[in-house]
Amino acid sequence: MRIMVAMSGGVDSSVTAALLKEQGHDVFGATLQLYDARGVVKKGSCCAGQDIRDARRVSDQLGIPHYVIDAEDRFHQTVIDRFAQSYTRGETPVPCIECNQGVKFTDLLNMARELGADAMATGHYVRRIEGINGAELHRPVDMSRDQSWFLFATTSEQLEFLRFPLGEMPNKDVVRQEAERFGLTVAQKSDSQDICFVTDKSYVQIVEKLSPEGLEQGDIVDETGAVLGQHEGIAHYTVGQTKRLGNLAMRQGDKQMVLRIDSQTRRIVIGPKQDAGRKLFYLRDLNWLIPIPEQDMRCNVQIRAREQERSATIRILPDQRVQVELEETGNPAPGQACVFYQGSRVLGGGFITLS
Ligand SMILES: Nc1ncnc2c1ncn2[C@@H]1O[C@H](COP(=O)(O)OP(=O)(O)OP(=O)(O)O)[C@@H](O)[C@H]1O
Repeated sequence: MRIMVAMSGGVDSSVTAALLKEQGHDVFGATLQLYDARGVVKKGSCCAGQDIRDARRVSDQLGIPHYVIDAEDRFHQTVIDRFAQSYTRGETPVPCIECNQGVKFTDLLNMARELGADAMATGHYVRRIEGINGAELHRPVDMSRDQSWFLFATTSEQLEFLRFPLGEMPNKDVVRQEAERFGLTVAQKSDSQDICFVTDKSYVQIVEKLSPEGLEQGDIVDETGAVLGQHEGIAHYTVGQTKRLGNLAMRQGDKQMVLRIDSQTRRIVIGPKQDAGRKLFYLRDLNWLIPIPEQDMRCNVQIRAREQERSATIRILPDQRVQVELEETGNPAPGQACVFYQGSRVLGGGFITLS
């Protein structure tokens, strides 16, 4: 099989390429240059110079062709701009989902087809299992590396074309041992961080530059609308957050939490943590990896990147909106993903809205 490997210059995608080559496939590599030359992203971040050189060196070691694709503009428009804008809507974005879906699984995948590939492989930790009705997306063997939540928006059509060999790996130590076995120069390279283009602090600089409204002062209010204090911008807050509330963190003996963010009025609504939480919320931009259910569907859902699954009912409303009803209250945050699971299998998911 002719397979294009999406190579980030890290150990995971390098081992992916080496394993597929060893299995006898006709492998070639491709790296997206995502580095932003316009200065909003920290220098030396993901997929800039060194990572591209690493991917090239690994390809040379394996004796496979390697292409570099300039995706800077596309990455900026579909990932970084949207990331900044969604903070100003009072949401908490997940840029990796948009990057996977738009840049990696649309642009790169199209390029793979153009270059005559039969499949595209990545170093993501998920499993693709051939089911009776086509390819299924599953959590990986190594749950500590699970990336299925970040890949829920992968369409069935894309999934048919994708391969994720590392989904079967028992743990990262084994992946590094494989890298050593192949003599790859990146065997001990450190893991990439959560969001490749920001650190905890630098996201504020991005919002400041691209969507400064997110950093304008506003009121902190209680549920009755009474003004309790001021904040330095809604971009600093997420629904469910207890930090950054200063002397409002405790009121009348109760720990306080962000209940809602109103981007129109720039108000942050807080209230006692123990009474907070909700069972009902809605989803936009759904992706289904099964036929759309005609009746209420009971399944497990995961509503944050690193959170346990919880039981829920998914309901398609008469106006076609999708409602999720959690069995026990949770703190769904607008902009985050709600992914549906049955056992290890991803059934679909969408982005959270509260109304
Ligand atoms: N710039 C890029 N160009 C091509 N493919 C990429 C790029 N960045 C990431 N990928 C692909 O997406 C996969 C998952 O990316 P992620 O950022 O989660 O990296 P990772 O798990 O640290 O993997 P790696 O060790 O390969 O960097 C990578 O293994 C690779 O296949």
